[in-house]
Amino acid sequence: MEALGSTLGIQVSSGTNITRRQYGPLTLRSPSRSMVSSCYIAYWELRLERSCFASKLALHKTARSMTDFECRSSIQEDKSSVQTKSGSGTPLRRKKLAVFVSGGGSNFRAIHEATVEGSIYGDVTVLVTDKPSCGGAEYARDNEIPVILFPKGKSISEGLSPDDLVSTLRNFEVDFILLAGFLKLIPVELVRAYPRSILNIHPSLLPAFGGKGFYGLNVHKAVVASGARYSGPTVHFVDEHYDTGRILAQRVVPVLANDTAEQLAARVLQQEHQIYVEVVSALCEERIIWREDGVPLIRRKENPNGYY
Ligand SMILES: Nc1nc2c(c(=O)[nH]1)N[C@@H](CN(C=O)c1ccc(C(=O)N[C@@H](CCC(=O)O)C(=O)O)cc1)CN2
Ligand SMILES: NCC(=O)N[C@@H]1O[C@H](COP(=O)([O-])[O-])[C@@H](O)[C@H]1O
Repeated sequence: MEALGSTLGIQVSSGTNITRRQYGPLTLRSPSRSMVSSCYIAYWELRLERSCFASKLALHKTARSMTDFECRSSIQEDKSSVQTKSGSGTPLRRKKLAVFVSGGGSNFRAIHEATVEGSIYGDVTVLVTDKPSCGGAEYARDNEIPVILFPKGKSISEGLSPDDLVSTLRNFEVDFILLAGFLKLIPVELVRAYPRSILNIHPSLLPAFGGKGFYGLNVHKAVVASGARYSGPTVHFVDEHYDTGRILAQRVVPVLANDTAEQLAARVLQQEHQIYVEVVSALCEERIIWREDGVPLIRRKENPNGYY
């Protein structure tokens, strides 16, 4: 039942042809999806028996829909597997996404809505949070997306350990992990298990105003206080430190002379919702390429020879 996501990367050196290199094992699929989902739910309930009743209750609520969801998504996959082709013309597999949140979840909602209306060729199959009552977790439950608690905290006894989190995401057959306002450090076990497959959105133009302590309104307060004339969101790959992973995309937003941190935050957040959907769309369509010097680029959909 173990399934490993495929991670496709294309190594390019400037001016030469792009060669396609696959450096992740292909997804192994069991013969029957319903067998997978029933085994998986049985496995998951077994694990939850030993932990808090509340999260089991939450999972029971979604377990039913998960079976339906599993059938629906397999039909969706059959119907849509020929919808999009990769650069080399081979049919793309619809990607499975895990989203990590700690707060209101507006970026999560923008991404989920984009998967439903079709601009992202993927599905949010699981939500991970350290705050089970946050807005993002509530939205997930309302949309029958399973919610996983991570990390184990002093108050959250039923949270998963890093190794349990990795195996749980493997069981959900997750291809990519999207951090969207998640406020805890992603452990090295997860970073290593999902190479070049974890993205984060940060509300400043990294490397400025990033690192430990730079989250939420703290970032915008620091930007306004610095006198910077521009700010904006950054989408970057995640490594084992806060905000030091490879930058993939940015957008510039003006900082006005009389801006409060809240006004700047709102202006940046509007751009976050757009840039994150654009980047995740490219990720799911395998349009991310890696320059020889390790800088990731996005291949334009309308012009395969254009990058940004
Ligand atoms: N391994 C990584 N983990 C995470 C990254 C990352 O780049 N690599 N990004 C962050 C998101 N983030 C900025 O984009 C960020 C989030 C939180 C903090 C921070 O200082 N957190 C506080 C705790 C806050 C709380 O629990 O309320 C802290 O660690 O003291 C900095 C940057 C997500 N994870
Ligand atoms: N350093 C991490 C960080 O500050 N992330 C920021 O938290 C907010 C979450 O909003 P949301 O929950 O509405 O998506 C977003 O502005 C995101 O950039």
